[in-house]
Amino acid sequence: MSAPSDHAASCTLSFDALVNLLEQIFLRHDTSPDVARTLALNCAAAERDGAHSHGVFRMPGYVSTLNSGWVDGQAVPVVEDVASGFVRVDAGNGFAQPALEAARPLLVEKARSAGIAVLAIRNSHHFAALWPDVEPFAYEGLVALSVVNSMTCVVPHGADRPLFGTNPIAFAAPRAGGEPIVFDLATSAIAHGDVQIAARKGERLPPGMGVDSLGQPTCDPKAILEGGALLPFGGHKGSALSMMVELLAAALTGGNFSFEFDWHNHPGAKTPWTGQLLIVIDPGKAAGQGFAERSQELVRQMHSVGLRRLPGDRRHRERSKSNEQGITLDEQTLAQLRELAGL
Ligand SMILES: NC(=O)C1=CN([C@@H]2O[C@H](COP(=O)(O)OP(=O)(O)OC[C@H]3O[C@@H](n4cnc5c(N)ncnc54)[C@H](OP(=O)(O)O)[C@@H]3O)[C@@H](O)[C@H]2O)C=CC1
Ligand SMILES: O=C(O)C1=NCCCC1
Repeated sequence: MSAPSDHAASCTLSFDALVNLLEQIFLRHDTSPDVARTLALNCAAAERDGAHSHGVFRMPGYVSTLNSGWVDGQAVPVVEDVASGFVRVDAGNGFAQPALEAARPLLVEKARSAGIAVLAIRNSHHFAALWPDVEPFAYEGLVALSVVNSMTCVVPHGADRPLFGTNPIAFAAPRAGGEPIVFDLATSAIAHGDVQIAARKGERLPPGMGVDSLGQPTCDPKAILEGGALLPFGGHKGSALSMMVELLAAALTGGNFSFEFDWHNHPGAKTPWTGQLLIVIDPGKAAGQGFAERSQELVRQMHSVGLRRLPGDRRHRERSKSNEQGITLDEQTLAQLRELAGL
């Protein structure tokens, strides 16, 4: 499925209507009601916020990976209260978001009582944007940081073959008098989803995103997808962050490293079967009484030196627009979604 284009005939639907449609798709493809609701809300939120690489474009992938049996849509996450500041979840080969939802109340309770709490999710599939996982904590006055590792497709800086995943990092912090400060970025130069979208649209990529099957730099997304690989963002710096994500999301959680499973031959979409780590901090427990005001002061100073766009500003603009005018989808995309829902 493609991101809405300016040229194709389009239609709009409300957030709730999109959630209901996506929920029907998940229910039709062997997920439990809780899992269907959680994933539908997540995917619709990405589409609403213009995060197209992880919005409805992903639905055929969710369906094929469920149909193939690679991921268990009925999995019931097992939450373990392991220490005063530590929660562990075995996602049981299910998606990561229901595992986070199952652990969320305990995680927040621990973060509020101990000042900091860590959530380690293993045996999970994260196929989505990461900001929906952290943003809600900031709305509750908490600071949250999360990392997820994915499947091997990124060449570490200085190496000649792929090893890391696109390994995103997302951060959220409360801000007085404004939306929370949230960023969410792949540690690769470009997300794998955006390479797929560019390939479908027949677009070239900017230089520095990836290499072809011979390890030569290429701007052709198909050459990256067909035997090539991505590069980390920022050379050795993004590479070091990606390495950190492997350690935190896999080694620390008990999940797989990105390279520890072979996704090439399985019949569904490439969902990762890896791990996720979240760190949640109650800033009220630190010296930071007034943390949200300090966040706002930082933003004010950034604006005063000429900054026009904060991370998250574009998403919030898209969100407001979608809330006012509805979510725009190509008619073809809507027809595909309805077909997946059996309508
Ligand atoms: N589940 C998984 O395994 C994976 C998921 N992903 C997801 O892919 C998505 C896309 O990642 P990626 O392509 O790296 O994201 P982008 O490069 O588009 O954006 C990264 C961050 O930078 C902000 N930003 C972008 N441009 C600017 C600018 N000019 N000035 C200020 N801030 C800016 C964005 O805010 P804004 O959103 O407002 O534009 C966002 O918070 C993420 O949601 C990520 O979680 C990626 C890899 C793996
Ligand atoms: O866009 C990406 O990169 C990924 N998204 C979800 C699954 C793993 C990689």
